[in-house]
Amino acid sequence: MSQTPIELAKKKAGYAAVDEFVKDGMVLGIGSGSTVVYAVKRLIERVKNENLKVICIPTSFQSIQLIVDGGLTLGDLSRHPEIDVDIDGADEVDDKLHLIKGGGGCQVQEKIVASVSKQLVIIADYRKDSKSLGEKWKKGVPIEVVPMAYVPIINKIKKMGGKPTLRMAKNKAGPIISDNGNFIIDADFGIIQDPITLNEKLTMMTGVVETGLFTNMAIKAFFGQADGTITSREK
Ligand SMILES: O=C(CO)[C@H](O)[C@H](O)COP(=O)(O)O
Repeated sequence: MSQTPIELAKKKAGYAAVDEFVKDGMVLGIGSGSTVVYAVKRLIERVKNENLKVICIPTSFQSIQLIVDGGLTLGDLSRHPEIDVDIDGADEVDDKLHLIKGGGGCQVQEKIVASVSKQLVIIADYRKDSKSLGEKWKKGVPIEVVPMAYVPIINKIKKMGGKPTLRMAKNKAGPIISDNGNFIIDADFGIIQDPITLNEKLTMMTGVVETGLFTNMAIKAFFGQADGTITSREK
């Protein structure tokens, strides 16, 4: 069966990032989400074909499963506190390479891994490429919060002019529980002109664990296109 244009775009971006950035002996961050699945597929191929020795640091439970099921070497930040290249997806990428992440609810571990990576490389399909954050991704900024603090935080976000909603589970009654045992609030701020300041304001709130605004972290983004070509943006 032939791939849909979106799946083809994700695959092309994932393969391009692994081919350009992964080298023998590296410690790699392995992001989360559906696009990362393609990057891991390519990584498995290259590890087998070229006998590469790489260590993979996960960013979520999904990512642990991808690494282990693919027969790759699983590492952790205790043994490998510095990462050479982190390859991850995004929900939106603006013209300065600021990101919204966390559509899959993994932004806390993803940001920790990105923060200790020499290079954060983003892989995405053409729907995620925009000028300003909030232009294409309409579900809001994912914000992970300690459960007991969710109502006060929702009220504070409303006072800031945001439209927050508690992310609910699909096949379980009640809210989604993150890999870290927390709740996730999705807060719509419309078009975000200044993601750096917004991120600072949100992370200052007691009870906020981390936001899905990744500012000044990515060095390059690959965007797979519907026709199978790739565009990219870099710092
Ligand atoms: O940040 C993420 C998960 O927390 C993902 O990287 C982001 O949601 C993109 O996912 P996908 O590749 O499935 O579109």
